[in-house]
Amino acid sequence: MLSVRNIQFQYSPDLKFQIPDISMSAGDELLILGKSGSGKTTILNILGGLLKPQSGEIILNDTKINLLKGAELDKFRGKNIGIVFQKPHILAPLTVEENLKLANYFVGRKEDQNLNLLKELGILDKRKSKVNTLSEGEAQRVSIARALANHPKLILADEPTASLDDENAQAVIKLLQEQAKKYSAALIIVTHDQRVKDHISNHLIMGGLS
Ligand SMILES: Nc1ncnc2c1ncn2[C@@H]1O[C@H](COP(=O)(O)OP(=O)(O)OP(=O)(O)O)[C@@H](O)[C@H]1O
Repeated sequence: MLSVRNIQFQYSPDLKFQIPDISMSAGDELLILGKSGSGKTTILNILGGLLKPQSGEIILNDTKINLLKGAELDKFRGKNIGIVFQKPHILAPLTVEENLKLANYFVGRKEDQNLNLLKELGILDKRKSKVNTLSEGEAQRVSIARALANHPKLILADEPTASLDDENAQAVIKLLQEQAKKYSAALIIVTHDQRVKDHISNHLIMGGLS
């Protein structure tokens, strides 16, 4: 379902990363751990098609993501990959509901499950609220809802628990796991938060620079 092989990536000749091969099936979960600066966000961006590796391949359900570009890549990503960014990428002046509709609109999807999703994430009562009026935890759940709005086959989450207390950190991991299971998506979380280790058994440690 997801196969990542022989990836070579460098920002510059003295900033090269060792990217491990990854193989995942639908419903699998993977935690990528590593200290600050080891390249966790970098690998996540490569997997999400936001950064192009110099060589190697990333195959998601028979599509070689590394060969796509421009509008084709944007559309494929919008439909198949849900990214929960470290800092929420949601449009603050829009309402919660409008943010989700926009995600649907970009890939030509009929919005049929948005209210359900907001309910499952515990923010249905905030659907008419502008995102810039929400608490940090609520905004983060909107960011998760937005990433899941098109029922992606691959969910990538960058430090989703970074600014959360223990209770909320656990709740967010559980939400991501439940949503991934529901849609048979592969779930990859990158973090330096050791608390997440107890909830996902499959780990990969980023070795940092090569
Ligand atoms: N666009 C870029 N150009 C050049 N260097 C970059 C770029 N983006 C990141 N880097 C460098 O690459 C290294 C890895 O960055 P990255 O954000 O992937 O690390 P990380 O493991 O996610 O760190 P953190 O846990 O602190 O978020 C860092 O040294 C960073 O300064």
